[in-house]
Amino acid sequence: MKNNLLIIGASGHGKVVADIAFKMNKWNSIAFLDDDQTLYSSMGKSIIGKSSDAKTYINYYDIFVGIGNNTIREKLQEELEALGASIPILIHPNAVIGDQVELESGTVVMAGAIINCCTKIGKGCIINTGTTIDHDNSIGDYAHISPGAHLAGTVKVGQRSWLGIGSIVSNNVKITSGCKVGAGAVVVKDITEAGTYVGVPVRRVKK
Ligand SMILES: CC(=O)SCCNC(=O)CCNC(=O)[C@H](O)C(C)(C)COP(=O)(O)OP(=O)(O)OC[C@H]1O[C@@H](n2cnc3c(N)ncnc32)[C@H](O)[C@@H]1OP(=O)(O)O
Repeated sequence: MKNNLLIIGASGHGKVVADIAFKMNKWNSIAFLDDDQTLYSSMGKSIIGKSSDAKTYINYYDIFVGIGNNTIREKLQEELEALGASIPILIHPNAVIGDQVELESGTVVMAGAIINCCTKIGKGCIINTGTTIDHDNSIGDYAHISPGAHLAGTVKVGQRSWLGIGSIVSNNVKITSGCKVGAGAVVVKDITEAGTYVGVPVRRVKK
């Protein structure tokens, strides 16, 4: 761990990430990188370069990718890992994390989220505001569980899948990689093919 934190992405998601990092009170300073060169600060914190500048900071900063798009977040985090960057896990002080929960680098757990015991969360995941993820879940790398989603026990979510705001997944259901599950959707059976799924219960609307 380094004394300073650099967040790639200074817009909506990056700002929430910065707020959480600030509340964790672990870093002497927090700054951003962002590709919008018209911006100089965000959340009162300086923007000190573009995303491609990250390599010049790896000796002095922990680096966290604060970008909501799962594919872009994966690409940037994999590049940082290849450079040997120190990539933290961010957990809001008002999140509840159960016993024997495993979280990997680059994952953020936001305010009000509850992750129950024996769940594994991969790299670069977003566990967004007020989600509940119950016991024995497995959440793949670079997945995003949007605000207010509820996952029952022993749910499996594949890599890069995005569960929309307020979605619900019944116990023992597996959702394969590369899925989008719409806002308010209810998943009661396994989803075995990638695609976009909406409704109650879900149906596939796009491949
Ligand atoms: C802090 C944050 O902000 S985190 C981000 C939280 N944001 C979310 O959770 C957004 C979730 N996104 C959605 O629900 C989107 O609508 C998606 C991803 C499911 C689909 O988006 P798109 O690929 O653009 O699909 P599109 O809008 O063309 O919709 C396809 C069809 O599904 C329907 N549809 C889309 N979303 C939903 C939904 N949530 N529930 C029911 N039907 C839906 C559309 O009406 C459309 O139907 P039609 O073909 O009969 O007109």
